[in-house]
Amino acid sequence: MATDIHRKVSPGPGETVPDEGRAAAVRARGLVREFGGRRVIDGLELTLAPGEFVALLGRSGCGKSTLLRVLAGLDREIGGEVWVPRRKAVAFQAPRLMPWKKVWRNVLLGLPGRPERAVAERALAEVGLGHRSDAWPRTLSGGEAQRASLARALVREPDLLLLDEPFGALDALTRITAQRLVAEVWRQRGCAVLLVTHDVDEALLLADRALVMDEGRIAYETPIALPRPRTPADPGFAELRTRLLDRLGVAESAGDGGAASGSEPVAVGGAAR
Ligand SMILES: Nc1ncnc2c1ncn2[C@@H]1O[C@H](COP(=O)(O)OP(=O)(O)OP(=O)(O)O)[C@@H](O)[C@H]1O
Repeated sequence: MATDIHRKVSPGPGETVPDEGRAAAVRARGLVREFGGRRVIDGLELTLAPGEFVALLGRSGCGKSTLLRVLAGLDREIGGEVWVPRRKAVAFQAPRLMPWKKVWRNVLLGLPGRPERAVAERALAEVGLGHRSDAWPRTLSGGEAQRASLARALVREPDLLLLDEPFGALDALTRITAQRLVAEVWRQRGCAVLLVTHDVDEALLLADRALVMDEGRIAYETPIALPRPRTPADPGFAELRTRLLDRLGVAESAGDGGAASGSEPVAVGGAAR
């Protein structure tokens, strides 16, 4: 990964990026975001290492999507400082495909220059959607549309991939396939990933580290030092799940075995990196 491509989300005139910003895939210091005088993000500190996969958990409304939007550069009304790579991409829970453009044109949407169709085809093949390149978005299944959305993120060759509950609307089986796909893309590409999810098991299956956001800050974090590929049956998995659910203020029901988060006991994560 290039390390000299970071910039502030809200650069001031004549400002330069400090060395500490260059060494990370995300660096936020004292980040603040207010809506109508209410601080949704309140002095947040966050660092992601290049190539690190981090899951961001937290109660509904705690500010996860707001943070992601700031890191994506979609919201610049902030206080404090943020450095992110120039090459970053975001995929949301709703795939947000333009219905009047074929899938491959959607993938290239917003890319600078006049990228060739082959660029879209390569990304679509990477997500297993090469055969739907010429399709209209309305003919895609939910899982296919989500993969098209991921392809649209990947053509940006991101050093930082921001995922806002990308699997939230998928059925359990499609979700597992999509999780495996993201794990594989991350392994192959080596980009940093910040994944917003409500699903504790998903965080534990995929990430190097889990963060819990509360009161506008990162209130808790834990490394997930489990070998890949992972399953919920792995030693240490249940203990981490209990700890995270506890931090989220969710009681785990007896004999739950992961049902609280809807994941199935299958391996996710591909080979170890
Ligand atoms: N544009 C906005 N104007 C006013 N308030 C906003 C705006 N965007 C977000 N908020 C508020 O900020 C808070 C955090 O919202 P955000 O969407 O970041 O939460 P979240 O943690 O992603 O929630 P969820 O898990 O339910 O998706 C909420 O109270 C929300 O109402």
